[in-house]
Amino acid sequence: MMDLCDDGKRLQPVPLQDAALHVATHFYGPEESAALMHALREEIAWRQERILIGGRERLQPRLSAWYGDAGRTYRYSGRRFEPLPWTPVLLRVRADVERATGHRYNSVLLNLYRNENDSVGWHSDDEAELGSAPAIASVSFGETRRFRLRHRRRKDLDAISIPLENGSLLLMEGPTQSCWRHAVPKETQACGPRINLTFRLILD
Ligand SMILES: O=C(O)CCC(=O)C(=O)O
Ligand SMILES: [Fe+2]
Repeated sequence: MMDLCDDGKRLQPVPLQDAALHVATHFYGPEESAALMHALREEIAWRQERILIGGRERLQPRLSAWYGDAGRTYRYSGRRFEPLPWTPVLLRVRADVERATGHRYNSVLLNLYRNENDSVGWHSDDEAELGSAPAIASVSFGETRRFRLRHRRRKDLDAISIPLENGSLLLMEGPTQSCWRHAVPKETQACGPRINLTFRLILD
């Protein structure tokens, strides 16, 4: 029987070949999401990082921050990031996400998309320190943005688009990173800010 109480709080499967995806569209309700978004905007040490793309230094088209257990260094786009220590808000969201996903996480990458011109290009979260089939839990607040997925080899499969709403939780597991790339493209319509947190487990 359909659960009439399920208003998007629980993870539901998203059918996709060579992937394991679940989404809870309203993991957090609107009031809680607004409070968490506000706290994160204020408390996180947001930076616009310089990264190397094809040997050339560029500014990332978004703000970001890296928090986690001490010593869990993360390498990304030719740079090394040392994590900042967990804040109470991040620990609270991590506890909620660990309970809902059944996985543990020791670090979180945060992105702040200031408006429609901020984006993240096509990539997989396939850094060696995440292991071969990482579980990555992604929480979004603020403006709904399109999370695009494109298969790395199967050109016959269409790209898909998952709108990640305020308060949503997306869980990517299994072959998702080894078989698919993802991106959050710029939007043509003006839009407000969005914060995304991706919880990860950096292995020894
Ligand atoms: O903002 C998002 O939804 C995705 C961010 C992302 O792919 C990443 O941080 O690796
Ligand atoms: Fe990613």
